[in-house]
Amino acid sequence: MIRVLWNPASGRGRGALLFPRLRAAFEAHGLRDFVQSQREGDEARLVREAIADGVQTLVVAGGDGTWGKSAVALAQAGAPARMAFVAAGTGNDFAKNLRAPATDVEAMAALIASGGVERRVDLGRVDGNWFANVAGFGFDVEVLMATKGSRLLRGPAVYVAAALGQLFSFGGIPVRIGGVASLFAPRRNRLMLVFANGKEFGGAFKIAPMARVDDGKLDAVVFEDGIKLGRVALLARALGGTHIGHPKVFHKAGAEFELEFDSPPAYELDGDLHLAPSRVVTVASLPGVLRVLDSPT
Ligand SMILES: Nc1ncnc2c1ncn2[C@@H]1O[C@H](COP(=O)(O)OP(=O)(O)OP(=O)(O)O)[C@@H](O)[C@H]1O
Repeated sequence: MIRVLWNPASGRGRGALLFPRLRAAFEAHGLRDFVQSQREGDEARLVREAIADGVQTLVVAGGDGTWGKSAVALAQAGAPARMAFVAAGTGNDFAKNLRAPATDVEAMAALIASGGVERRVDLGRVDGNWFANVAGFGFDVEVLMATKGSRLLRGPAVYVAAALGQLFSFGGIPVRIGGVASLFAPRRNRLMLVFANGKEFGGAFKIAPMARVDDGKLDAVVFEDGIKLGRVALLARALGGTHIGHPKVFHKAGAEFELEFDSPPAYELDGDLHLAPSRVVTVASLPGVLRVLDSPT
């Protein structure tokens, strides 16, 4: 049994605009089971209902927020159902780690109808909160707060514009990082810490080009703070993925990291803001917990 869960609000309304084409593409293959999320956070309820109804493949049409919440709910349910990704959001980053053509609705409908292949992929967690694509601390959180205020832009421009706006005002975040030997740096002011399961985030940034969603690890990418003009150059490099190797950027893959902040930090998971309950935070990979439908090649 195949069901399509779609978010009309993803992509700032792109989900709703895409729906007639989505429906036509799936109906062409005899797939007629559609449910719409009604509000933010509705995904967990809809995933539970899908499992109770015997859904084996849950197609989720949205962006990273919808995908992340659905993936977490599906993985936590422990049911043998698998998830397929159709892009209708702003960044749509997680699906860039799969072979299936998430941005091509007609091709996805054909692939899903044919069954595709099943893969196991990792998720991640910050303390007890799970995520699919990335967890971010520091500058990333400031950027996300700024994007919530931007209503004029669409697509990756939302993040790039917000990032530029925050570049000169953000003061950095003091943190000590443990868990992987080469990152045992003393407590230092950092611009940003990203723990990447997938390769890209923000729709435009190749934050961890070497990351794989099925390696049982997260890729920690830590930007040391520096002069404000240096931030611009670093951010520009992150668009192309060439920040890795820069002397102010540390990269290390690992299964678990322990972070010690001065006070409980705010962080973002797949574009959603959270506040840690304590100033010591654990970030870890959850190997192979999600089944996904992918292309054979
Ligand atoms: N009916 C709804 N009305 C408003 N928000 C919804 C609704 N259904 C789901 N949501 C929420 O909309 C948010 C944004 O969706 P999503 O992340 O998929 O799109 P996006 O932000 O445009 O894309 P991306 O995260 O790839 O940049 C999610 O947090 C989701 O929980």
